[in-house]
Amino acid sequence: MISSVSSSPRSAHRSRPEATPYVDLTRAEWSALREKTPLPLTAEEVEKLRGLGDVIDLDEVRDIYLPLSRLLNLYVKATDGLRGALNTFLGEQGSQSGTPFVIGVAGSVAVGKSTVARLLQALLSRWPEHPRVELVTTDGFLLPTKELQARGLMSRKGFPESYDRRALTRFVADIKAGKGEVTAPVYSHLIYDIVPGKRLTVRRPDILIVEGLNVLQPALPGKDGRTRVGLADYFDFSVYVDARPEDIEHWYLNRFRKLRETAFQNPSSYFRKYTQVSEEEALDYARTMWRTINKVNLLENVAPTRGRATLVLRKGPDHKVQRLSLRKL
Ligand SMILES: Nc1ncnc2c1ncn2[C@@H]1O[C@H](COP(=O)(O)OP(=O)(O)O)[C@@H](O)[C@H]1O
Ligand SMILES: CC(C)(COP(=O)(O)O)[C@@H](O)C(=O)NCCC(=O)O
Repeated sequence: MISSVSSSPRSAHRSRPEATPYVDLTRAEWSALREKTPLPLTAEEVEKLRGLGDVIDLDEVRDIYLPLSRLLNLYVKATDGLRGALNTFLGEQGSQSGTPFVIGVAGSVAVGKSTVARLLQALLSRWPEHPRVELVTTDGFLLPTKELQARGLMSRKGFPESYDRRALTRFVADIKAGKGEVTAPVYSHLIYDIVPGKRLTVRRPDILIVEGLNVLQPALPGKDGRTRVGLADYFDFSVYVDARPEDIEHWYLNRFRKLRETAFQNPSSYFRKYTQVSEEEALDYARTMWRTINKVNLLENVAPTRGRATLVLRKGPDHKVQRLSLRKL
């Protein structure tokens, strides 16, 4: 049975459980919804997903991400209907067409945000109502290394203050406003910096997925103390990818170990020095990065935004989603 309330052990009113804006579902309850999902995956599509280069268990795709793509498809259509109602109300004064549906994907470094976002992009683009799905990561809005150094922020990379948050919000606002071509800077994990002169261009997608650590952060108040419009105000739906910090640390170290054998070997790689030392030494460095930067950011800035998401995916140690909380109010 799907429970729509969670009981509070602290509550004095045992018979009156505390209301929550979320409906909590187990993996089994969620995956049962798959039966109602049209568009099962074809063999060809399964091959295409494999070609994305991620380690994705196909049962996981069928049980978790396929029903999610169906839910999102329903949201896109319902949101279109609402916009139609607004256009009717406003008449010529403010009516707008072709507004993309914007999805935010949040969570810690190494929790699997990029994998979830790429999977959603592939699954959502199969629907005839929204074939053009663009994915952008917020790392393009990190301040360049020179600027981070000047501000003493090199060991705060990924913290909210290490981004040009205004430019990021403006970028999404412009896409949402239906601008024909919107560009963003590009970050390279190879050089660990913004690539000088390189831009990516987004052209009127049906759906925009914005993936990053801090996408659910509330906006900072303006200098006059007034509330500003923040990035998350442009989201039509958001997903928070959640897991135990100990599991995420394990995934972070595993990814570092794999990258040391592959991408770090490139002579231009910022991390090439870790291919020249023993694996143990390299992993000690990665562990320090995790404990002093990424874990601190997770606990101080990222996890506190979980309660703002429309959907929370809670992963177990094997990356499989065990529980889901979907906002119903
Ligand atoms: N569903 C999954 N199954 C197996 N491994 C996964 C899954 N999702 C992510 N991973 C692995 O976990 C690590 C972190 O995932 P990634 O998507 O790069 O995280 P993020 O974008 O949050 O930093 C990577 O090594 C990735 O291959
Ligand atoms: C580039 C990142 C800040 C993540 O950026 P995001 O796309 O989430 O904005 C992160 O992956 C990173 O490099 N953190 C710095 C510490 C480290 O190298 O682990």
